[in-house]
Amino acid sequence: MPSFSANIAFLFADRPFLDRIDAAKAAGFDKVECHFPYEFPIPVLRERLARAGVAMTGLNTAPGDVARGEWGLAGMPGREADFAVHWSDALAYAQALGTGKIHVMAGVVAPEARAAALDTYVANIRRAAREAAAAGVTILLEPLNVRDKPDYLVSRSDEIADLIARVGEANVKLLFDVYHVQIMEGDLIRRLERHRDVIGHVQIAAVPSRHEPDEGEVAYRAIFDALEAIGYHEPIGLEYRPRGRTEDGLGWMRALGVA
Ligand SMILES: O=C(O)[C@@H](O)C(=O)CO
Ligand SMILES: [Mg+2]
Repeated sequence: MPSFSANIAFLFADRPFLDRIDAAKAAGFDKVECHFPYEFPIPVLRERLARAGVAMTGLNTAPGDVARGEWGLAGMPGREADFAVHWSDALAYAQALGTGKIHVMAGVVAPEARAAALDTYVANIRRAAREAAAAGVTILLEPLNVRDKPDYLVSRSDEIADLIARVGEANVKLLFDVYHVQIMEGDLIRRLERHRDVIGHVQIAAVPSRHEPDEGEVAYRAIFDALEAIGYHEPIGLEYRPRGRTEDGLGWMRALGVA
């Protein structure tokens, strides 16, 4: 039976961020993941998680200046110093909160600048991975679909797998977000099988709506079976935008036989 972590960037989003931790627990989740926790001091987060009895299993490096179109800095030539600050913040939060996985955000880059950006990305990830290893943390690299994030540096799982080989550090893994992979590449079950050794986390949502995973073009019951078959037993991240109140939409779990 698969287990799940509630991504509180999207789930329970009708209430303040810290209250989403309690809401997740009340709905039956003892693991949450998030995108950007940085507006909250570490002691506040630690206290809220401990009080709720919830573990924070994953977080992202900061996005940078979102208003200017930034979405991560790891693959931005010339921004190495800013990335280093984002990275050390992420690692500090992860270590203090007991979070084992950090998604390192690549960045939005014009097509003609991609080759240089990928060199920067690989160098930044390699450096970060060595520090992460000493802290027992896994780095996740996630391809984002170009419909939602045009010009994101990495948009395909196959390319991420090649980049992971290029980085050459064992604690750098693929974040296989089924929503993005279906939009960009499809052939989901074969791709899960092919990338099984480098998959470090999985997230799900319906395609194309990004709502609860009980509608649209992906047969999630078959995806759960495929994950079981490849030996993926970590919590699956619920990173969907609920159709209404999160609690009212959780019936998909029973319908798909995972509750
Ligand atoms: O799929 C996503 O968008 C997220 O997993 C994320 O980390 C931010 O882009
Ligand atoms: Mg995702």
